[in-house]
Amino acid sequence: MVDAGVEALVCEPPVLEGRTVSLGYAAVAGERRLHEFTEVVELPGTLDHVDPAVRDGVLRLLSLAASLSYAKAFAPVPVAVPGGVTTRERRFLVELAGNGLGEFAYVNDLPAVLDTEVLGPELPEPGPTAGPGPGVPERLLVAVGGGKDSIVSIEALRAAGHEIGLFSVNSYAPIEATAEVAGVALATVRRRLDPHLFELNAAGAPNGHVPVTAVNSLLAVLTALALGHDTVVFSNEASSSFGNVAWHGRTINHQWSKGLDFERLLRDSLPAGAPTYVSLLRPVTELRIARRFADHTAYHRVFTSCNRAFKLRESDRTSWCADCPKCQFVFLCLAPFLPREALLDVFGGRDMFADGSQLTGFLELLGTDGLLKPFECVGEPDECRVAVSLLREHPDWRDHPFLARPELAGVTATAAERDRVFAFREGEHLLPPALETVARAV
Ligand SMILES: CC(=O)N[C@H]1[C@@H](OP(=O)(O)OP(=O)(O)OC[C@H]2O[C@@H](n3ccc(=O)[nH]c3=O)[C@H](O)[C@@H]2O)O[C@H](CO)[C@@H](O)[C@@H]1O[C@H](C)C(=O)N[C@@H](C)C(=O)N[C@@H](CCC(=O)O)C(=O)O
Ligand SMILES: Nc1ncnc2c1ncn2[C@@H]1O[C@H](COP(=O)(O)OP(=O)(O)OP(=O)(O)O)[C@@H](O)[C@H]1O
Repeated sequence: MVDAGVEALVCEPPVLEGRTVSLGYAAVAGERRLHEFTEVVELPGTLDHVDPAVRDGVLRLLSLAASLSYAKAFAPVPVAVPGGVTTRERRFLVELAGNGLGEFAYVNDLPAVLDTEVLGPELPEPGPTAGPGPGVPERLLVAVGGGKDSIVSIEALRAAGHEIGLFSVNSYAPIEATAEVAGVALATVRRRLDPHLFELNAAGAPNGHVPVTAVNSLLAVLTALALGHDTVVFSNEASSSFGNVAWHGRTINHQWSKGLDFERLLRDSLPAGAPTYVSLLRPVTELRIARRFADHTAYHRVFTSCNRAFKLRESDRTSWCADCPKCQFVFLCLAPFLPREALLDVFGGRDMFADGSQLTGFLELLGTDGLLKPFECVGEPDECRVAVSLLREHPDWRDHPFLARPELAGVTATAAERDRVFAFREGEHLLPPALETVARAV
């Protein structure tokens, strides 16, 4: 069993040596260090030329964000930063832990995690934050997840004539293949969690989801600094800001660090001089993204949205499993925009609508009978209902027995509901004008 006596997870100052960042943590009881961890990050370029105030400010945020992987193993515990934190840093971590660990808290029934404390002396603020940035992006670093969303961003930015580079955390086949099809250089950060964490997990430590996009975002900001990009572009969509379930006075959202609140929080926390951080697809829904992605046929054979393709251990990875909420969602949302054969090609010839064991999953996505929206990167029930209504008019799908099932009898969408799902969300984004124009074309 894992020690029950851990009183805090101590976050050490991050150490930068060449291109390597070491993030140190210790689980402590009083003066005793019961467990020590070092997470190691290899950057694709050096930070030697970067203003130390900016570089250190971003490294400190990274070390706070990454601490949650280890803190969760002893939850609920405070995170202690003996060297001190600024008000902004404290707020960053309190918000990130309280919301980004929401699913973990819910699944493990540990509501105290929602109020994780950050201990440590108060440091003076070093200066203003990066805020909205200069507004005219010139060299963009596009984070690639291997799925449809980042591909839509790559192609939209390219069509608008922007200069882009690509970025990934660790190497995955769909990400590398995406970069190859795009014909754009990919800068990769290597991130290695401390293996002792996995030993603790195997021994029964509390485990669950972490706000991984927060860590990926900070790694992208560091990479942009190293390689001279002024803007970091993520492809987080409107739907990611909506949660799964209300619990202990909070909305628990699997995708919290993909949402608009996190985007705002990070921009308000990054030091002035850091690259601008934006999410290009923020004002559009997953269904609108899927409609655009259907046009990018060159990528249809290489992309994978199924999260099982992105496990840390290579031997655990599969491509499309055709048996999870993400596969169900992408199958449903691409179907209205592709010929049947083209969709089945993506899924290795499998027709998920014909597989009766997937029905409950589809009904969860549709929000029927108060079923819980799955803890996965999936869109809103409204989008799924619009997808079903479009399938009822699609020549390749309208006669499919799936649509005739009694459980789907009432599933439809009015013209107004369709318009709402495909509408550009005015004002619900943080894009500078040049990128807002790009997003409108998606
Ligand atoms: C690939 C995946 O979906 N993993 C989730 C899964 O973990 P699993 O054990 O099946 O595999 P691994 O990812 O290889 O993780 C091994 C252990 O390591 C822990 N861990 C991993 C990354 C990290 O930063 N810190 C960690 O402590 C992890 O807990 C495992 O014990 O189930 C886990 C529990 O629910 C999930 O936390 C794993 O999710 C990964 C962190 C992950 O990268 N997931 C993304 C595909 C993902 O879910 N993205 C969200 C964005 C959510 C956000 O707010 O950022 C999305 O697309 O919606
Ligand atoms: N390993 C990674 N490295 C860098 N960025 C990533 C990584 N995984 C995800 N991202 C970023 O986070 C965003 C959200 O991830 P998500 O998995 O939802 O998107 P996706 O892979 O582009 O598309 P899909 O929704 O089809 O999976 C991505 O669009 C990308 O910007």
